[in-house]
Amino acid sequence: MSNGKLEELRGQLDSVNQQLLELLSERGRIAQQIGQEKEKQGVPKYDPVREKEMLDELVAQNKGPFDNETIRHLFKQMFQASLKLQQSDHVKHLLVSRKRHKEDTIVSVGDVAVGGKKPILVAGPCSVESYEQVRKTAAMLKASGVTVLRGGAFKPRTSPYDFQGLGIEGLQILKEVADEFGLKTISEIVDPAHVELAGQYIDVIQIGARNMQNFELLKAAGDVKTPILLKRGLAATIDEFLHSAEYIVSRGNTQVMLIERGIRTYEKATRNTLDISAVPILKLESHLPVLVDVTHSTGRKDIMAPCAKAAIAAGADGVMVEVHPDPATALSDAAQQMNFDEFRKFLEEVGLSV
Ligand SMILES: O=C(O)C(=O)C[C@]1(C(=O)O)C=C[C@@H](O)C=C1
Repeated sequence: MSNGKLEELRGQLDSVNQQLLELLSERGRIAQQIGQEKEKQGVPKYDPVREKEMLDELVAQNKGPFDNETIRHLFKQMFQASLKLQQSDHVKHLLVSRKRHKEDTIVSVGDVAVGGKKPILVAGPCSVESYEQVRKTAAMLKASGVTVLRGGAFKPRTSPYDFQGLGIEGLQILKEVADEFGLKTISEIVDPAHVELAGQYIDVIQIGARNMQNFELLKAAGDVKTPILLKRGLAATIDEFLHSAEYIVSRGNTQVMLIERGIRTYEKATRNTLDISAVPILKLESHLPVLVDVTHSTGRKDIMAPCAKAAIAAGADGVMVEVHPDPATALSDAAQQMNFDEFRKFLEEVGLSV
């Protein structure tokens, strides 16, 4: 082929590329409008039936030179790109999205600011077992400078035969001890009927991983003013996590903190896989404070300090760990809770000035 001919054909391709680009952009804009319409109607964005119909129609009209498989592949790519456009447009509209609210949300837990410049440390036993156990822990935490005490009173356990928690009595113990030492408290609530009542006893309501998509609980949490600590579900995507937070914020409770607690993968070396990349992604996508639960994500005391350091380095606004006066006798998660000496060592190693 002479050089002149090659140039001419390339010129033709350049012009087709231009037309394709214009058509693709036009297609993208229409897909965006379809996405907005679907949003209004509450219809799912992904529509495999519609995609199949379009592909079948295109293949039926295909006269070559591309074979049918190639045509299917090329158009499928376009559908996926359009779907992505629809979804990212949607995320832009979420109240929890940074696109809606540029500045970091700072959640005030009494005089403790979460989401400010200084990362916080939340510590305490997995379960509230007795007044003495909580009091001993609180005294040690106070002496170490920790301001937020955690303790589970309602325990959603895998087995119904495992310790289920002390319930309201556990919340009362937390309040009594926290009042004595001037600490703030976090505890999980599992029943929408307890959400309002919980505000009388604790400073932050935790919604646990297993309840991240318990929508009635999320709605109840959105109807109160108590700050909420929302845990990422065991197998929840970041998008699902943010949508759960949206349930709360959209009902008026803007005081929401997110906490990464490890996700379920094939890896057995840790209890769950700490998704450290979720921290910067959540910070980019959302204005809500992001914490990391290093105890549940790793389930291993020997790597808790490096994981906590990684969390802070990745931009986390806080770290949560479990500590128990006598982990060997703990009624839940005995293996992963630190004793007091281990906790003090952890604090020193992580260098969190609490
Ligand atoms: O037709 C629709 O319902 C669309 O949302 C558009 C579109 C497309 O790009 O063609 C995008 C995503 C759906 O999975 C199906 C099709």
